[in-house]
Amino acid sequence: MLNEVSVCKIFTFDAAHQLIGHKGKCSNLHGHTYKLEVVLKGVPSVQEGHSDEGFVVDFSDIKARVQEVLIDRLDHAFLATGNEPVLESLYSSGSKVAQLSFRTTAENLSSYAAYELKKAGLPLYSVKLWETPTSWAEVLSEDIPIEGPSYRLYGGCDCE
Ligand SMILES: Nc1nc2c(c(=O)[nH]1)N=C([C@H](O)[C@H](O)COP(=O)(O)OP(=O)(O)OP(=O)(O)O)CN2
Ligand SMILES: [Zn+2]
Repeated sequence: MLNEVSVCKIFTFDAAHQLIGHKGKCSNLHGHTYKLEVVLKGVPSVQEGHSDEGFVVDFSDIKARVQEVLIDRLDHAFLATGNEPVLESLYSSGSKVAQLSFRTTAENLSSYAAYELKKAGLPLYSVKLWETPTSWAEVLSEDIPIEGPSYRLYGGCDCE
């Protein structure tokens, strides 16, 4: 039997956010150059003579898909929970806002990224999101429930 192999493609995007209620400096509106490591896992193709022979997924196809599913939405956007005072003026001035509706921590953003990539049909193994050069959060695909990540949605109900 052929063995599985992991492949990784790395992306960066720039975005702003604000952690309302944070005890420190992250309660201010600020930005990051996020780094996203997308790891896919599978058995390399054995289609003889095919463009994809020996590939789990062509790196260029991973790039196009992740760009479409995630990066285009998040890059140069304000990552919004929904409770930020600045939101109204961003909307009225036509600034780019990604209305995520969860607290935009590295943990929640990595879970969101993993869920979206799984939904897009990629054979996802894990996602690691670097928020700063010294801080990251990682989530394994197998830990994302079918119904979606378990973060609290802003405006939603915490009750069961
Ligand atoms: N567990 C988490 N803690 C913090 C998060 C987070 O998403 N998850 N986010 C923040 C801030 O948004 C921001 O990223 C600050 O992080 P921090 O690592 O403290 O940033 P620094 O610029 O101080 O990084 P250094 O490399 O240590 O200079 C806060 N906490
Ligand atoms: Zn931050």
